[in-house]
Amino acid sequence: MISVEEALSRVLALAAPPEGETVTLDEAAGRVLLEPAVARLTQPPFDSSAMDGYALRSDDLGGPLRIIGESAAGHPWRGEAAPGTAIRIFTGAAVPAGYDRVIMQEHTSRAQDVLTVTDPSGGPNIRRRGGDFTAGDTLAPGRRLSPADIGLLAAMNVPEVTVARRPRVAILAGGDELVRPGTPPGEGQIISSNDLAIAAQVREAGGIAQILPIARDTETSLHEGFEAARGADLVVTIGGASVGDHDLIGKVAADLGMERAFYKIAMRPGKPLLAGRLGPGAIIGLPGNPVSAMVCGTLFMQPLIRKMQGLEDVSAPEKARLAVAISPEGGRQHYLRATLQDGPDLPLITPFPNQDSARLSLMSRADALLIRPAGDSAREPGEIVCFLRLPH
Ligand SMILES: Nc1nc2c(c(=O)[nH]1)N[C@H]1C(S)=C(S)[C@@H](COP(=O)(O)OP(=O)(O)OC[C@H]3O[C@@H](n4cnc5c(N)ncnc54)[C@H](O)[C@@H]3O)O[C@H]1N2
Ligand code: MOO
Repeated sequence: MISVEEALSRVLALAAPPEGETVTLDEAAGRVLLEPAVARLTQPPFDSSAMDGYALRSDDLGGPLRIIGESAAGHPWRGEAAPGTAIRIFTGAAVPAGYDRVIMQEHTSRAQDVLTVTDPSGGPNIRRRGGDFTAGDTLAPGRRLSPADIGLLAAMNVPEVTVARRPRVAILAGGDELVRPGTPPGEGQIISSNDLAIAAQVREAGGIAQILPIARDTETSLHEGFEAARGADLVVTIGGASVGDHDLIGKVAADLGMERAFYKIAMRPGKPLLAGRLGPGAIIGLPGNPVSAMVCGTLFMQPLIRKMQGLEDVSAPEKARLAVAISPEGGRQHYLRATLQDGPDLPLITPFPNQDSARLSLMSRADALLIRPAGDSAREPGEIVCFLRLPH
């Protein structure tokens, strides 16, 4: 069995280079920018007022001032800033050359066209031309576009961007016991939860998830499932990965020409993970136990989907202090479902006493996966351990 680290590097090697597509800004949020976006203008394009009030010259602060004009957003004033004068000005309006200060109106008194400054404290209240960005400035590629990025790109007058095409991920759950949520299960049947959870992880990582009809435990049914997955960048199977008589994924995928990257890793949960190349795309075979499937989804599938979009941001483990004692570890690297609390220096981490890889209720409550190396010795409360934060 290979290590988790080795398995991850083999999984990431399955990613083809990202393909670009052009989208308008209203479709670009959450997408990964592939080419630099270049500002087409300078922002602000002119010195602009940060307040509603009066623009004047600092030299004239002491005396009464004659109000000779008005500058509003979209309606600049075109006169000259003569000594002893001020103009009425509004937030966002151009500050005419010569005036170097805007006094907010609450700090003035006005009688007809005569202005007196009652409180000269406070800054100039002028946003300088180019204070935000300058024409030619770039937003660098290799980032997932946030709502703030979309606003920035719009302000840069960039209406379209080149982003990575979202990987298409076909999800094939298999098992004679599985029925869809909402169906009353018959004897021996359970609800198929994994394909929906894994589809949600696919979308979280930026992929397009296609949930295929549930395959039955026959080679014919699995062949039909793989046929339906044709054209996907990644096929994710769930279940049927272990050694039982009905665990057929490895065989069927091999019959279809899968080039195996590995099968089985020294990890708990998730030992029977399978990965490889299948035609032009990739395949990951997740174990059927619901928690095992999700942990492998977090550790391997999501990083692969991100890499397919040009992101290599494998999440880094953080440090916490144990809140409880834990017993010695077995021969596989263990990812324990755990909760986090605030601690005096580091967070405090408490693994659930029961780590059964079928318990979705605990996975749903978990804040983190506590990482224990294979063969780790018993640990006492207060000792420092590593964990991966789970998204909430
Ligand atoms: N003799 C051995 N038995 C098992 C071993 C082993 O090494 N030797 N490994 C165990 C481990 S570890 C895991 S993990 C599981 C993985 O088994 P499979 O990938 O073959 O999964 P299944 O047998 O198909 O299902 C396991 C379990 O999960 C339920 N399941 C499956 N699909 C779904 C779904 N879409 N939604 C909800 N639940 C699902 C299924 O009903 C089973 O209860 O093998 C161990 N056995
Ligand atoms: O590895 Mo299994 O995934 O322990 O439940």
